[in-house]
Formats: sequence, C-alpha cells, structure tokens
Amino acid sequence: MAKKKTTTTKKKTSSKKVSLGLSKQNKIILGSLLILFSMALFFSFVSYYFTWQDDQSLLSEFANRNEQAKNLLNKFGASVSHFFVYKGFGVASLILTVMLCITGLYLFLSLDKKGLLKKWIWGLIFMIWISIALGFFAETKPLLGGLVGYEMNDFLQDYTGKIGVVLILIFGLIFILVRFFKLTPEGVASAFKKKTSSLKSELKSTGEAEPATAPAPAKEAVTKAEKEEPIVLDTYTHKKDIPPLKTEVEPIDDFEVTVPVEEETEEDLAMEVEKIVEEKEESTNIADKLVEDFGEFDPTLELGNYKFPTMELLDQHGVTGGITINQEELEENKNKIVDTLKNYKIGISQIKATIGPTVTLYEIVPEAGVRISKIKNLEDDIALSLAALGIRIIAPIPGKGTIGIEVPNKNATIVSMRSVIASSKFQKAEMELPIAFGKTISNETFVVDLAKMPHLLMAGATGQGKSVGLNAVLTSLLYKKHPAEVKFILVDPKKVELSIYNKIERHFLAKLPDSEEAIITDNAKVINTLNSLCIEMDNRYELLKVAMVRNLKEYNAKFKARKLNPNDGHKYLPYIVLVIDEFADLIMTAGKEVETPIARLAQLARAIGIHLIIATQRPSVNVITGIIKANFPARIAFRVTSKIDSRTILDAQGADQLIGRGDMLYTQGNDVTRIQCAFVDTPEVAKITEYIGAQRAYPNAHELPEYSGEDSGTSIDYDIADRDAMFREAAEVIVTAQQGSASLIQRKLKLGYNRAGRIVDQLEAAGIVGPFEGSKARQVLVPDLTALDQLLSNERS
Ligand SMILES: Nc1ncnc2c1ncn2[C@@H]1O[C@H](COP(=O)(O)OP(=O)(O)OP(=O)(O)O)[C@@H](O)[C@H]1O
Repeated sequence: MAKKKTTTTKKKTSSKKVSLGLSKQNKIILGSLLILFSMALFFSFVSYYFTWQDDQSLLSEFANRNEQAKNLLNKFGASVSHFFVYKGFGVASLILTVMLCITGLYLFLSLDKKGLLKKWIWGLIFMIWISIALGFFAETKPLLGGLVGYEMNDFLQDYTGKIGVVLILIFGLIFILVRFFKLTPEGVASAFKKKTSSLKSELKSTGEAEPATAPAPAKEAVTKAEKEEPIVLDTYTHKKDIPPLKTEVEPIDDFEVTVPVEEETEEDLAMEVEKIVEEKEESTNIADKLVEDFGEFDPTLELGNYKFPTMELLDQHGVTGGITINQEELEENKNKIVDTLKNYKIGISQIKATIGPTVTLYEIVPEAGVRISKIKNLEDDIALSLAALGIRIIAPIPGKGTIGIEVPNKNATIVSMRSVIASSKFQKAEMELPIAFGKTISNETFVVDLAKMPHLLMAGATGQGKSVGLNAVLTSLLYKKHPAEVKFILVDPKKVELSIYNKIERHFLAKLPDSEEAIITDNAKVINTLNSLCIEMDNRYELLKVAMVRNLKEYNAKFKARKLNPNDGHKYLPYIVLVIDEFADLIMTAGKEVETPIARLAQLARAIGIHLIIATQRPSVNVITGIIKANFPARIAFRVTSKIDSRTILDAQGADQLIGRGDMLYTQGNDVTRIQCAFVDTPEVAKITEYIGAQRAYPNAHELPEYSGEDSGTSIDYDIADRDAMFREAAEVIVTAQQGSASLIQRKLKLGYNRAGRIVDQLEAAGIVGPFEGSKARQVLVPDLTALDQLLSNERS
C-alpha cells in the first residue's frame, strides 16, 4: 500500500511538471491549432445543413479518393458533422466549436485558465438543453436536435409525457437564466422600469419644446409633498405636534440649463488636423524577452537531478490503520464525568466525544445556570475520579460554547511522521515553509507555515519530546524543499542531537566561511554566526530595497522573472532557518551577547526569510526573557513540571497537565491547540540524511557573510604599499555613497566578500571609515571626494 502511495505522489509531481512545462511558444502553437480546428468544425457543421443529403452515401467511402463530398470541408467535414450534428447534438453542436475556439484563445493569449472549466460546464449544459428542446421537433426536422436530443426527448416523454418534457425544459431554462444570466424577478422588474422611464423621458423631451414649461411639474411635486406630509410621533413624548425635520427645497422656478451653442460662422474655416503619430511601443521588455528566450530562472537547476526523500525512508511505527476506538473506555469515562459532576450538583444536558491519537475530548454542555468557573475548579476531582493524569479542562472552548474535558486514552496511538508527511494536507500545502507537527485532538494533520509564524519557541521538560519535535520540523522541510530553497543553521550545544544532519552539509546547511564544522557546538561560534546572520539580514534588506520589493517572496519572484540583474549583486535568496537546541545553555554562558542579535533577528528578519527556532528545556524567565517572548508569537510547550513554566512559555496554564511523549500545546497568538507531535526516530532521520547526502551536492555549504568578532580590525596598521589594487576605487565608492559597508564595495566593484572586508580594514587604517560598529555600517570620516584626494596625496608626501 505504501508503495502505491509514493507512486501516486510521484505521478502527481510529474504531471505537474508537464503542465508547467508548456512554454509560451507551445501554448501559441496549440492555441492556434485549436482555433483553426474550431473554425473547420464550424464551417463543416454549417455546410452540413445544406449538403447532408448529398453526402450521406459517402460516409462509408471515406478512404476512397475518387469520391468527393459537397461539404465545405469535404469528406472530413461530412464525417465529423455526421458524428456531431446527426448522431450528436444537432444545432447545439455549434456551441462545441465556440468552446474549442475559446479554449484556443485562452492558450494563445496565455490567459489564466481558472474560469475555463466553468465555461465548458456551462457550454455542455447549453448543448444538452438546446438539443432536448429542439429534439421536440425531431419528427419533422431531425437535424435540429440530433440523435441525442431525439433520444433524450423520447426517453423523457416515455415517463413524463409531452407536458412533462415541456415543464422540465422550462425548469432548465429558469436554471440557466438564474445561474448563468444571474436574472432575478426584481432585476427583471427594475430593468423593465428603467426602460419604460427612459422611454417616457425620451417621449417627454421630444414633446416639450419650450423649456419654460419644465418647472411646472417640479413645483407641483413639491406642493404635493408638502400636502402629504406624514404625521411624525416623537419617540419620547409620543406627541404629534413636533414638526419633522424639514429640508429646505429651493423653488426651482428659474431652472434653466444653458448650453453654449456655437454660433455658426458665415464661412466654414478649413482646418488641417495633424495626423497623430503614436509612439512605437516595445511589446516586450528585456525581462519578458529573457523569460521568453530562456524561461524563468530556475534556482533548482544546479542540482536539477535532486531527488526528494521517498516515503519508504520513514517508519510506520506499527500504526497501519487509524485510531482504534475502545467503546468501553469511552462509556466508562463518560459515566465517570457525568457522575463526578452530578456529585457537585452540576447537571449536563449534552455530551460528545472526539477521539484523538492520545487524548479524547469530551465536550459537555452544562444545564442552564451552571457557572463555568465551578466546573473549572473541579479539574482535580475529575482527574481523581477518572484516575488519570493529564486531564485538561477548557472552559469554555473558544467559539463553541461548550466545555471541553480532555482525557488521555489508555492506549495512546503513535502518530508516525510518515502518516503526516503522506497526508494530503501536507502534500498539497501551498506554503512557503510547511511544517507538519502532528495530529490534533480531532485527528487532523496539523500543518503550519514557518514563514508565517515567523519564529518558533519550543520548550518542555527533559525527555518530553523536544528533540523529536525539532526533527519533525526539519524532516517536514526536507520533504518539501529543494536544497536551493532553504538552508539550515544548526546550533547544538549537546553535540549529539543534531549531528546526523552533518551528512547534508553541502545540500542544506549554511556556515561561516572559515568554520570547519557545519553544525555549531561551540558557544563562541554561535555569537559569530548570529552576528553574521545580522549582516546577512542587512545585506538582504539592501538587496530588497534596491529591487523595490517588500519581502523575500516578492524578491525571489522578481529574480525568477529575470527582472533583477545578477551583475548588480542580485541572486536567488534561499530561506534560512536557524535552529538552536538548548537555548538555556547558550543564554546562561553568553547572555546579552546572544540575546541582542537574536532579538534583532527576531524583530526584523521575517521579511527577508530568516526564521528562528529555539528550543529549551529550562523555560524560566531569565532564559525566555520578555524581549525574546515578545518576538516569538508562535510557541510550543511540551510537558513541563510546573504551572509557572507553562505560563512562561504559553502565557497560559495547561502544559503542566500534558502527558509527555510528544503531547504538546501550540499557540500562535490566542488559541491554544493540543497536538500529538509526529514521531520520527533518529534512525529514520539518519536514513533521510544519508539518502540526500548520497546525491550530488553543491561544492560547499552555503556561505554566510564573514564576521570576525568585535576585537578584530581595531589594531590594524596597514602599510600603504600593501594596499589592495582596488583601494582607491573602493574609497571613492564609500565616500560618494557616505556608507561604510563592505557589501557596497562588493556590489559596486564586484569583489568577493573577503577581499571587500580587507579593503574596509585598510580604509579604517587610513582613517577613511570609522571603527566596526556591530552589524551597522561604519561611519565615513571623509566628507567628499576632494577631501579624499587631499588625504591620499598628504599620505603619499
Ligand atoms: N511524538 C512522540 N511520539 C511518541 N513518543 C515520543 C514522541 N516524542 C518523544 N517520544 C518519546 O520520548 C522520548 C524522549 O524524547 P526526546 O528525546 O525528544 O525528548 P527531549 O525533550 O528532547 O529530551 P532531552 O531534553 O533530554 O533531549 C523519545 O525517545 C520517545 O520514546
């Protein structure tokens, strides 16, 4: 069965590729073919009505070259017309030619194909209706309705008689008028009124020759309105004598419209009108032309043969079917809930159960007059009577008006990663960075977009499923994204959890230029990486600014459409996902040094495609500080040990009542959703990374901008003779732009990052730019080019 599934998904992707692969040229060719074919059919059908009797005997002589048919399209025309008109829909077959022509136009002009299916459905409805209607006259004129019309008519008449068929046709007509032409009785009436009033006014305007008589009816109307003044009751006093609010109506006695009439001149003055010369417009701009010639830029081309991991790499974990429902357990729990509440004199009017993989949700509607807080306070008592851990009471369930009691199932079902990855919700997810976390309480696959979160905080006591959760996130992305589209930066102070991802270093990981390990385990390196990410962020913002777009998605779309020139430093920008396991450890040792860049990234990086996922097992306030919390709206809590921890993570309690083993709460603002995290074991992840790692890779891991730490660059004293050959040009670029950034030099002079960085150091030594200021651009100390000239010539002398 599993095999079947993968083959179908494969098929799907390949079919997608085919439809996408229809280039503009092919569309034009196919479109024109369809248009011409529809014209051929049209001529055949029309001429068939005049020639069908003569050509009838030729139908069986198609292959005989000596025979000629009278149809405009000869034997081909006679045969297809016989098929569509005689044996098909009669006159209504002409609709088919129209539909084909429209389809051809859609292709020819590369229009959006969205409405096309609807047009075809309506075309078919019209064809059937018309052919049945005309089938009525089949006995005298068989060609009107065709065989279809005749047979359907005959069939319907056998059951409903002639009157029945007429009534069915009338219903069909009403259906068409209402659904297709959007006609309603009111619409018809108002259109009719409009028509008659416009007719009347036309008549009036022709009848009223003298404009002086025009005001009379208006006056009459005013006086009439005054006469028929309604009696208005005051809402407070209920007296009649309070006059209603009057709107002053100016008497329009002198109402006259003067139209400037051009006085006829005695002689017509001849005037020559200069011919308007329209400026020639280029039908395509350069970007369109490039796209036309080379197709859209495909970032995946370099690893064009990359194969996404297959479903076989994931385990079923013994779960083949869905959840098995234990009817006895359900009944028992229901009775216990009802009895416990009854003991506290709380009556229930309704109870409903939704069975999830680990917990079952009992939704109860208490009898009228019961206070919700009373039920909420009974949480422990209900837990005691059910003898179960992890009871959570949601009172009330937002948007439902019921009270939820979540009771853990005796036998929890593992949610395998395979089942969520294979779910159509994940497969069809039209998201930038889709993540399948697991299944909700109602057994639905829970898929969210990391790009929308935009950063994720994960916390939970040790051994409750955090590492599995992180693996689930990474696995989801590996199954959905090409190496060109997303890069990970993995920080793993525990050194063992994420090391399996080493194998995909050259496919999916990003690292600092000089570092050997792609997975960062050293805290000092984390600081460098975070600062480097800040530089990357600034660089990306600069690129976005130049491209005049607001976010990464728009930028990449523009780049793909070849509207951004790679020679100006533009390139396809992959998403960057930074994953930090054991954040507590990091913040304890590095404190502000880590917190500041993380906060900066969290605040600003969403638009440029850098997303952070941080996990911690110590959810205390000095780890998850206010500034971090404020920038991480999406949070996941696995089981924690205290209510306070739960509040620290979620701003709500509940995480202390989870049952562990991947049982988690997810929030992205207000609502808290309970989810059973999908389970992916380390060997499975190892298999996936091996599968990817064995394929052709990029020469290196994705390189992040260089960041050499704050102390570098302060004590440099470069010799003038050692200066870079491009030093002067670089100095001019910096002084002209009054912006001391290495990336500017990189772009303008087309240099590598390292060389640009060295030049900036030399500029600093020469006193042209100020010292390093973190991720901000350096200050430029020389105001203009004249001052620069002076400075450099002084230096030489
Ligand atoms: N979604 C899940 N479904 C079933 N079992 C799970 C799930 N998640 C975790 N477990 C079980 O819990 C164990 C511990 O999980 P995990 O290693 O992810 O915990 P952790 O929170 O990362 O712990 P630590 O902080 O010590 O690394 C796993 O070995 C597994 O047996």
